[in-house]
Amino acid sequence: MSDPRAAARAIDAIRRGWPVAVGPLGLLAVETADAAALAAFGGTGDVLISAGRAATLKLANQLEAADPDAPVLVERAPWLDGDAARALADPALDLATPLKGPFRAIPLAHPEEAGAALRLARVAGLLPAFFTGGGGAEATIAAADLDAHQAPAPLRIATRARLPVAGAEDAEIVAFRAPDAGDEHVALLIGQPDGAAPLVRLHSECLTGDVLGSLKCDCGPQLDAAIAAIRSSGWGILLYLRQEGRGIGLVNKLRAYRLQDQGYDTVDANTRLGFAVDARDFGVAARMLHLLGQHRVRLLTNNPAKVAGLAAAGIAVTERVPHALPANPHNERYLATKRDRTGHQL
Ligand SMILES: Nc1nc2c(ncn2[C@@H]2O[C@H](COP(=O)(O)OP(=O)(O)OP(=O)(O)O)[C@@H](O)[C@H]2O)c(=O)[nH]1
Ligand SMILES: [Zn+2]
Repeated sequence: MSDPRAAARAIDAIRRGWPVAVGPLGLLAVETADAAALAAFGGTGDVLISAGRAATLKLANQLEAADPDAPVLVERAPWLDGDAARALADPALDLATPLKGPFRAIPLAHPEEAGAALRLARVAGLLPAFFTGGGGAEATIAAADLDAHQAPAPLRIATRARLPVAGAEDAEIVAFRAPDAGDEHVALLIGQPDGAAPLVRLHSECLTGDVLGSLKCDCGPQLDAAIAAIRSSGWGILLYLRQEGRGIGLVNKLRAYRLQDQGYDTVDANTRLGFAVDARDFGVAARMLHLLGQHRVRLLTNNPAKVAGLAAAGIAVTERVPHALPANPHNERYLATKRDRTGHQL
């Protein structure tokens, strides 16, 4: 029996800098471990990082086509102390601190558990890197527990209310809850259903763009334009999904921005951090639409992965409606990268 509660405890523990175990693999997150926790863990041991990060560090040459999420174990070495491990984990330090080394990638004794550990870090919003081999686990999980925790939880409508917004004074907001996550997704219902398939927008949270007016991306203008387009189409639904940073969380997105300041594009920045280019799951959007009684939609997007994600989860996308907005000097390269490297149809 898998235990989602154990996974929830493990996520909490690694954020606090406490050790956990996935099966036989003792783990301490590099990002949150302090000296005392590291000493109690029994020292640094081998260090687990992602294939994307290992490739960046040229730590392994057999990794050519590897999934950036796949785990790589770096062998313990006298110079592999807490600071050296942090430099292995955090690409922000790549230019500032020359790596100590040499470091050697060694075979993984527990590949499944190691993979679950890296996913655990992503879900917790931490850098995907762990000291391994120590004891004192605050929570012990099986790899399957994390899958159970991440499996589609029974989503329900928690509440709904009228919400006049600029551009749609007759809107209604519907809030959704799943027992597994603090992420409370919402839907904004705009206009009156008229029997036609609604115009739907899946908007992923972007604190910097949606709230602060960041010019690095196109999120803020896309949000406003989506509401306007839905309103003028008659009726439709904006799903506001709490998938900040394409699913890697705010702090990790800002780490990616820091790498972009050094010249990397949005794709390479994610990979250098050790994350997939896009860690979102659009299945939750499909479940929200089903709960709202909508099984056929016209989708406002340039991203074929959104169309595919909804279709895979049983929503018929009858039409893709392009949703491109004029570029500005700060987001020109970001939009070009989406077109050239992530298949966006701009
Ligand atoms: N990791 C990362 N996330 C980013 C970056 N720039 C924007 N985001 C996030 O990307 C998401 C925005 O994606 P969407 O607006 O859904 O856009 P999209 O997937 O390109 O698709 P469409 O706009 O529908 O064509 C938000 O969660 C942003 O926080 C970046 O450089 N790195
Ligand atoms: Zn944005």
